[in-house]
Amino acid sequence: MNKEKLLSLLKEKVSRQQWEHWFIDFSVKRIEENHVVFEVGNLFIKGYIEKKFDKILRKVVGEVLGPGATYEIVDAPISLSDNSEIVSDNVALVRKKPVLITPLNPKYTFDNFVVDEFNQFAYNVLLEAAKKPGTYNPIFIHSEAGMGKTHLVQAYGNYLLSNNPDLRYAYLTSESFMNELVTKLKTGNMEEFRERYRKKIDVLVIDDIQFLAGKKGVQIELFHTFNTLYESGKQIIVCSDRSPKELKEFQDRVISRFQMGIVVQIKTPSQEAMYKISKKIVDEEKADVPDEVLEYVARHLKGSIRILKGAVVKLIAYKSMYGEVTVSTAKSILKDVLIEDTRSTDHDILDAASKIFGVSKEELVSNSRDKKTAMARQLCMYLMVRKFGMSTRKVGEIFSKSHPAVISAVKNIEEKMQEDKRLIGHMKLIEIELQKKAGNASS
Ligand SMILES: Nc1ncnc2c1ncn2[C@@H]1O[C@H](COP(=O)(O)OP(=O)(O)OP(=O)(O)O)[C@@H](O)[C@H]1O
Repeated sequence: MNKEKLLSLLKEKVSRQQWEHWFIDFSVKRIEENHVVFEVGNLFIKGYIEKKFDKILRKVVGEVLGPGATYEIVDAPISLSDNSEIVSDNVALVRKKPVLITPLNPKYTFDNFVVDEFNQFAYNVLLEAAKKPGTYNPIFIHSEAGMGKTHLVQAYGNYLLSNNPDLRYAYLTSESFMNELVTKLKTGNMEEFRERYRKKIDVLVIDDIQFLAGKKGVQIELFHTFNTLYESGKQIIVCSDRSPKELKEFQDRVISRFQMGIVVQIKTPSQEAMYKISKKIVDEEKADVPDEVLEYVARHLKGSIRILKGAVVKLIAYKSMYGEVTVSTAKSILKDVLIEDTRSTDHDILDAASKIFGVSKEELVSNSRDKKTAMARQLCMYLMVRKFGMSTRKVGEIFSKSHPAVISAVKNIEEKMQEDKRLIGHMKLIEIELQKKAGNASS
């Protein structure tokens, strides 16, 4: 009874997509007083669920079994099929095919990974390693959270598996490695643990290695696992939120193993790269979000690519619901993840336009009907409204114009830009001025 309750409650708390993707073969193996043992198809899914759904699972077991209830996830026992290949071992018969098969997320590919200066090296190394296995071993890849490590190592896995479906690829977090080690130690099954991690895999990817700081016993086990795999020519990839040198409370010998192959870093993406990624996300979703909105978000987002992805998805959803999305919508629906424009944008735009058109700021906000001045004024209005999301009312106040007059000025520029290349050129120059100013202000 409680078993069904646990699963139905869990199903309510995750999205349909998550349920279908990650929980399709998730089951309750047993309940021991206030401890639940869940079972899942393989180690990769186990690692992923532990990492991403821990909070929800704790909540669910707490709600069904009472406060303080705990859980663990075990992966399903290996099933040996009759036609699987025997690869030898003197402790037990180890068959090759059904072991640790990792269903990688097929969405993570090299093709849909946007490459720019910040991640070019990491991409090259992983692609090379996929094309010529053994080129680099181990590979240590580090970056801040949400910058594409998992995407890259899964793209690597997908590439390898497409050429060799029997490949035994294991992805797990260092935390699941530790949890499993502790369980096997308690139950006296260390042989089984070593068997699995030292002999039954071709590629071992360990994520979030920094979690093992200060955990000496686990580090020792990892060290030996590492040596055995390395000596038998198996590929090891370690992901971390910092470089090997910055890993505190790690044994020197473990760190030196990490440094033995190649260490690559995914750096902080530029605004241009963030824009390219947002564009890719929109294209992949076959959606349509105006460039100026994506540019604004890329320029003002605080945080990782994961956060950018969430923001773009929100914009796409908004567009599909309301038919239109503008910079000012983005400002309001994404305010938690966008840095506010602290600089007084209107003054900056007037300064830049005054410089580019050779018209004083006073003239720009005056009623002068001089052709050049009027054009520069309308361009300023357009930039303020369309690119900086300022309200037409506020822009009206700056130029002492009515609300409809501002709207008509913006429309006029929009139309003119279709045919007048010089106008586009002027606008670009103003934007370059603004970027220069923003760069100076932040440095
Ligand atoms: N260069 C890129 N091109 C396209 N999408 C990317 C890129 N980098 C990251 N992403 C996307 O951003 C999201 C977060 O990336 P990912 O999970 O790989 O980050 P991570 O570095 O492994 O994070 P964590 O350290 O938290 O595990 C994913 O959805 C991924 O597809």
